[in-house]
Amino acid sequence: MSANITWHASSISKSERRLRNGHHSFVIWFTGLSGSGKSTLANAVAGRLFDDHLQSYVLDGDNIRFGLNKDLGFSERDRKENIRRIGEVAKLFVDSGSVVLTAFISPYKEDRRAVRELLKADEFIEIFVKCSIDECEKRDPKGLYQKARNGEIKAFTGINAPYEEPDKPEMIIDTEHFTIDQCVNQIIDYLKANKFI
Ligand SMILES: Nc1ncnc2c1ncn2[C@@H]1O[C@H](COP(=O)(O)OS(=O)(=O)O)[C@@H](OP(=O)(O)O)[C@H]1O
Ligand SMILES: Nc1ncnc2c1ncn2[C@@H]1O[C@H](COP(=O)(O)OP(=O)(O)O)[C@@H](O)[C@H]1O
Repeated sequence: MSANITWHASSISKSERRLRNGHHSFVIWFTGLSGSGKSTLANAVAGRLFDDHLQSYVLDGDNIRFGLNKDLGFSERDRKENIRRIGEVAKLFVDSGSVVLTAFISPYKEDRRAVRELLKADEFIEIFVKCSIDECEKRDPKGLYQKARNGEIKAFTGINAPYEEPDKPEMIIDTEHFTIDQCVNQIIDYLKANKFI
């Protein structure tokens, strides 16, 4: 922690921003293997929220690694730092009154729990995007499983790096047995039923 720093309270509060936007602000945290459908679902849900005039923003693993986190690789240490920073960014978005949808593998339980603890109970929804490694490998949208099998990627999640499934996520979305539309509807229904939107 740096020395000689002081916290400045914002002149506009989170509740004032929520009131102006006309909706709650919170994080929808998608976690799952590469190719499980995190980005697809985050973007599709964001599209539905946009159509309903809600302020929302998607933070996506690949994109964030082009900028903010371009100094990080895929060692355990770097993945942890990746998720720590995204947790802090997500919290800022919540403070700004937005719904933030994150699409990171976030393989470690401990890191996801740390993000949960940054936020209030009604500000964090963890969604486990469930899909078997076989199906993810069959989809292989970026050809990365093939590369990992060929030994071109050393620590690839699910092949030779761990993925820890959540014990008690708010939602489990099974992308192997439901279509994209069905999955999006399940998420929107959950948000409505629990008064998030
Ligand atoms: N070694 C290795 N393991 C897993 N994934 C890899 C790796 N190298 C590159 N990629 C690509 O990076 C995306 C995952 O980045 P994340 O920031 O979500 O990963 S993590 O949460 O820090 O584990 C991941 O994107 P998704 O497929 O969208 O999950 C891959 O495209
Ligand atoms: N029910 C589903 N939900 C999400 N994606 C699905 C589903 N069924 C098939 N897919 C396909 O699986 C792939 C998932 O890729 P992507 O969203 O990039 O995954 P991730 O972000 O987890 O790496 C896409 O090609 C998508 O069209």
